[in-house]
Amino acid sequence: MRAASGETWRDYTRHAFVEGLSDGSLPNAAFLHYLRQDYVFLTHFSRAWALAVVKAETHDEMLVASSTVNGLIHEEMMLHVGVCAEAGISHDALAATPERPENLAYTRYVLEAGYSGDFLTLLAALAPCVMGYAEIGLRLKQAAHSDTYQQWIDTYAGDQYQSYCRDVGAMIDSAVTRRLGEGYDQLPIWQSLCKTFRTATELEVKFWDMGLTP
Ligand SMILES: Cc1ncc(C[n+]2csc(CCO)c2C)c(N)n1
Repeated sequence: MRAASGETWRDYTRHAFVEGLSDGSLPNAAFLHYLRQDYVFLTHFSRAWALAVVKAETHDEMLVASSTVNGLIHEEMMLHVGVCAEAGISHDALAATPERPENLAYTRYVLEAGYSGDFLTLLAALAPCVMGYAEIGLRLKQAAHSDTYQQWIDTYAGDQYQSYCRDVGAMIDSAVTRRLGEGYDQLPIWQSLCKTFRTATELEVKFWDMGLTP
């Protein structure tokens, strides 16, 4: 799916916002604005992963999807609450953040994939977010020449997140072969799944663009 998304994947993982996290040149106001929008984003993303629990067919699929819901609500969102609190933004203020249209477009696109589509369509819409941040985190860990955004980088480069991503990847692989068989990439549905993945990747690019304009 990543190979089929072409240049879009690079636009996402090498975005100017990401390079600003890497060299520390990203203004703090842009980072806090991004975190506030991301808190709202994660609220909807938790709902989308909860839909994955509903649409799962095996215990393993349910385990991965429900752990994600748990991790999102108990860890990733709380990380945003903590960083914002240190910057003087209360939890109430964070929750009241007005949602930017780019944010709304992305999350509702993913939720719509979950409401109308099957499990694989939903996973194709969810995958760029999970995998992209793992790739970005790892690259920045090796390349970063500033520690300004070290905590953010460490979260996604850390063993816990990297190993979680491997579990999601293995679950997606087996979900695909379970439903479509070994020759999955010869089927028309595969093109449609790749298109969903690519659109979600484009929406990640727009999310970074939005992050640069507080
Ligand atoms: C815009 C945006 N895209 C991706 C992530 C990363 N992310 C979102 S949900 C999740 C856990 C599993 O799906 C992770 C790592 C983010 N925070 N914000």
